[in-house]
Amino acid sequence: MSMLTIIDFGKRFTIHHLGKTRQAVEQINFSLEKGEFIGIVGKSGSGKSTILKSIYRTYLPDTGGIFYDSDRFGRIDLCQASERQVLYLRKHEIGYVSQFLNVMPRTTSRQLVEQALLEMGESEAVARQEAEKALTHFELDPKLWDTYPNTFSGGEKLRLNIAMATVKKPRLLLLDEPTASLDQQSKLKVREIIEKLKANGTTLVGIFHDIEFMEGLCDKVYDMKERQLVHEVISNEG
Ligand SMILES: Nc1ncnc2c1ncn2[C@@H]1O[C@H](COP(=O)(O)OP(=O)(O)OP(=O)(O)O)[C@@H](O)[C@H]1O
Repeated sequence: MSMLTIIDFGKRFTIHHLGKTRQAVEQINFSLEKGEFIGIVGKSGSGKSTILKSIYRTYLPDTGGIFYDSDRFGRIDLCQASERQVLYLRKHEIGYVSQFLNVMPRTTSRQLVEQALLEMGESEAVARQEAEKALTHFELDPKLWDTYPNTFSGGEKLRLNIAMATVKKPRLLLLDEPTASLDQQSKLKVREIIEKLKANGTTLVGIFHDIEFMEGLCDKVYDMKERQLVHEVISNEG
């Protein structure tokens, strides 16, 4: 059975002050097996983030279904899942990394990574040890571990975001331009962790502008055109 199957998914937004609606994406269909990595490319505003945010249920889809094979709930339609189920899945099974850090205020970067592990039921000792490993791996300067991330640079925020999401070893990881503000060395670190997660069975959907970064990493790459996903642009199959 596939890990994620998206069938005829569509999302419209209402622009209240104009009294209009805008179809952001329509008739999206794709499916991923466990451990597969699908990349999505396409021009700005074509609807890539809308797809990812709908899988994560930041947006509630209007049409179609997003079927996820959950460890806890079995096959579940993320369009229909309850808030309680969505919260559980975000804590335990589905990770999301974007360029933006949206976290609890007055919490240090070390506490944020530890918190991600404690939520999953890890002990304090394990959480502390694993958090340090993750922060070290993504080369967040130890001087920043016990400070609040609101003053971090774009790249530092992104590396913390990636550490928080990947330390949980999620079953499904959604990456919304996770390399956007990173230098070459940090990009390689992200690549390394993606390869490790993939080898351990994590299923991934990622948006990238950097086609070079995707090469050899994604199993399929789809191009987003006119609100729909079209032809595969790179494939490692065969
Ligand atoms: N919350 C929202 N309310 C209204 N319109 C939205 C909302 N989110 C996205 N849109 C619109 O939906 C369309 C698709 O946006 P989306 O962010 O998915 O594009 P994208 O391909 O990810 O773009 P980018 O590469 O620039 O991040 C755009 O026209 C955008 O303005």
